[in-house]
Parts: sequence; structure tokens; C-alpha cells
Amino acid sequence: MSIYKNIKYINEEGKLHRWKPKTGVLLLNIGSSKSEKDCLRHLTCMFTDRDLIQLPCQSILGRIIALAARKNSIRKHKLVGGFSFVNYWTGVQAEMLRQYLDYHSPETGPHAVLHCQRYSEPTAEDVIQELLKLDVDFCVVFPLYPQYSVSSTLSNLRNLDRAIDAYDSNGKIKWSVIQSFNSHPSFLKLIADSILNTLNEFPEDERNTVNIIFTAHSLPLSLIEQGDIYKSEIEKNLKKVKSILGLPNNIYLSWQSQEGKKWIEPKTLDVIKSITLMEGYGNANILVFPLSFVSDHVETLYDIDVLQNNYAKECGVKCFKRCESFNDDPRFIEVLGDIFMDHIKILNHDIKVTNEDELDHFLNFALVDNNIKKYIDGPIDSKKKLNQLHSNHSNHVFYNKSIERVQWNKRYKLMLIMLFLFITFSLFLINYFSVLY
Ligand SMILES: C=CC1=C(C)c2cc3[nH]c(cc4nc(cc5[nH]c(cc1n2)c(C)c5CCC(=O)O)C(CCC(=O)O)=C4C)c(C)c3C=C
Ligand SMILES: [Fe+2]
Repeated sequence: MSIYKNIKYINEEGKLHRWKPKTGVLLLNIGSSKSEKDCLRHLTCMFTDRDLIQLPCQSILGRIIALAARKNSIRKHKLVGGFSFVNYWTGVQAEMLRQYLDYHSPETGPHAVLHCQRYSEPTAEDVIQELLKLDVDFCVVFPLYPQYSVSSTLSNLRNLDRAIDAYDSNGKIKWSVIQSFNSHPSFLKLIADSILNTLNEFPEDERNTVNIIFTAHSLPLSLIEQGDIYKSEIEKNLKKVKSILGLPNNIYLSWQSQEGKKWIEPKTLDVIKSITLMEGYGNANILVFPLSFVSDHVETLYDIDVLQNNYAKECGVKCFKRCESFNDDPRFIEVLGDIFMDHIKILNHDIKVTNEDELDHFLNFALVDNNIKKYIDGPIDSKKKLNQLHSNHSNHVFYNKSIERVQWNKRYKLMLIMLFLFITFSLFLINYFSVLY
């Protein structure tokens, strides 16, 4: 399938015309709350989303947890100077990417580059209507989560799928999905450059001994046990960056923002502490790189710049620095452009992948597809992708069906317990009243 080979046709007046599809690019992200007032709505959306977290009696408990978390969230946002960070930066990135692609990829242009936020605005519904208004025929979905997770990428994709069903049930727009991009060579190089730049801010004679911490958003262990590939994508991402860097420094992987007890560890705060215990008060230098984010928001501006930074000072870290988020860095926009263009090349069969090593370069960000439904059961297995790249028909078997099954097993168990309690209570009442009368 070569979607951008111009189709020629002769119109009613006998003139030769060329037709090519109008291309859309849809950046997906989590979305921040827009104001103090919006915080509760935002947190409620999050805690009632079963793809993000699974709670018993979710619609009730989720709302209670959101209510409890509201005050702290407002406090954090006020401390970092405002709201809407994710929405703002994704909007900027979308506009910059549009300009970049229109210039560097005229054969797929002009491009409509929009963004849609999972728990905020613009919503998936807004965006589908906008894409239809713009007459987009083909749209590349580009989740701005470098590593795939059910709780982030899949939650966004399922949300988008529901909006497509509601507003484009005739399937005017054809879709293609960039599953994740942590293994893309341009992205890996950008991370390595960013680390080297920040490392250069340390005194020359101390650079080799700076401790480098890669911090990623943590996830409930239960999701990993059910098959979420997020942790392994983070580890793979880090391994590749490490090999590009080839530095003698101590490198750590740690996890931040645990929302519960059984989440991936070690916690970033604990790693900071243990480094200072090893190196002694006043001796350790630390450089932090946020691995799972591509722009600033409370996770970087509060959790790293305030919480981790203050804790590092308390523990006696000599110098604590964070690599700047990519935000509107033109080099990051170039990386997004590269990923998009490689995706199109694969789609047009301009890149031939012959072995698994090569495949690894293209893994996850360039799946030949035109239907978002194929993704809503979970990530598509890389081995299947290799076959898929060499065949024109797409018969996908889904990797993560099991996640759905485990979720349903849990639901059935809960329903059975409630049924049992209901029957026991009814029997007790019947018995009680039959004794009375
Ligand atoms: C409740 C469970 C959560 C899971 C699972 C989770 C996974 C996850 N999150 C991100 C990225 C971000 N999360 C952000 C904020 C945030 N995350 C949770 C909960 C879970 N995240 C909450 C309750 C909050 C809100 C915090 C607050 O407002 O106080 C953000 C920042 C958004 C912002 O408002 O600025 C990001 C980004 C990833 C990548 C991920 C799984 C891989
Ligand atoms: Fe989160």
C-alpha cells in the first residue's frame, strides 16, 4: 500500500487531476487540570479510568480518592506556578511539528497536526470532529508517551476509538498508530545529547563521578504482572542510551510518583538517599533525567525540581541538576518529524526490514495499519510485526488479551462475593422475621 502515490483522475470537464489524501497527525497526551476548580474533575476522570488503575467499586472509590487527592494536587500546581502545562506544551509541539513537516515532508503535506488529551481538553471527541471538518483522510496517531503502557498509551487509544465510533462511524478517516518510540535512533541520540549537555555544567574534574539517575513514572506492580510492557520498555530504553553514552559514571534507574504500596521500585527519593549514604554528606553530585516524559508538568516541576531537589539538599547532595524537558526544543520536534517520516516510509514499504536486529530500530513506531481497532486490546507483538511488514494482509493476534481476561476474572469474583453477602443477609432477615411472627 503506497498511500502517497498520487492518484490521477479525469474530471467532468476532461481535465487531469491528481488526488492525494489529506494527512493528519494526532498527538496524544495525558492532559493537566486547567484550574483550581478543574482539579477535582480531572482527578475524578483519572481515578475512574480502569485502564489507568483498577479499584473495587471504581466509580465510587475513584471519586472518593479524587476528592482526597484534590487539595494536594492544587497545592503542587500553585507551587509550580500554574495549571495546564501538558495541554500548553503539547499544543506548542503540535504547531511546531506542523511547520516542520510541511517543510521537510511536502509529499505528505499539507499536514493537520492536532493534539488530544486523555483527561482534559481538547478531548478525543473535539478532535475527531475537527479532523472531519479539516477533511483529513489519513491520520497518524502519535502518543507522546515514549514507552508503551496500558495505563497511558492504551487508555488514550481506547478513548480515541470510542470517539471514532461516535463521530466517524462510516470510517472516513483511515488510521495508523505509532505504538511507542523509545527505540528510535534519533530519540536515543537526543536523550544522550541532553545528558552530555547537562553533565558539562558540572566542574570538569567532577564529571566522571556524577551519579546519573533516570527517573520514570512508577506503575502498579499488578499491571506489570498482567503483561504491561512499560517496565521492559523503560529498561530497554535505558540500556540503549547507556550504550550510546558509554560513560564511566554510576547510572541508576528509579521510579517516582507511586500512588500506592505495590508499585515499581526503587523510589527515586530512596536512590538519592542511598547515593548520599555511600558517598558521604556533602560529596555526591546527582544528575536526573526524566525518562518517561517529553515536556514539563507537575511530575517534573514539582516531583523532581521541588520534592527530589529539596530531599537531595536535606541528605547532603553537593549538586543536584535535572536535564531540561524537551518542551519546544527544535531538536525534539526534529525527532518527532523523523519518527513520523520513518513511519510513512514503512507504510509505503520504502524500508525493508529483514531481521530482528533491524526490526528493533523500527520496533513499535512504524506499524503498517489503517485501523485503530487493532490496537485497543494491547500492544502488538514485535515478532508478529516482522511478518506483517512482509505481508500485505494484516491478520493480527493480540498480545495482551490476557489483561482483559484478568480484569474480568476480578470483576466476577467481586460480584460473586457481593451475591453471597446479599443471599446470606436475605436468609438472615427471613429467618429473623419468621421467628418474630
Ligand atoms: C492512579 C494511577 C496512575 C498511573 C497508573 C499513572 C501512570 C502514568 N502517568 C504518567 C504520566 C503522568 N502522570 C501525571 C499525573 C498524575 N498521575 C496520576 C496517577 C497515575 N499515573 C495522578 C493522580 C496524577 C495527578 C497528579 C496531580 O495532579 O497531583 C502527569 C502530570 C500531569 C499534570 O497534571 O501535569 C503525567 C505526565 C505516565 C507516563 C504513566 C504510565 C506510564
Ligand atoms: Fe501519572
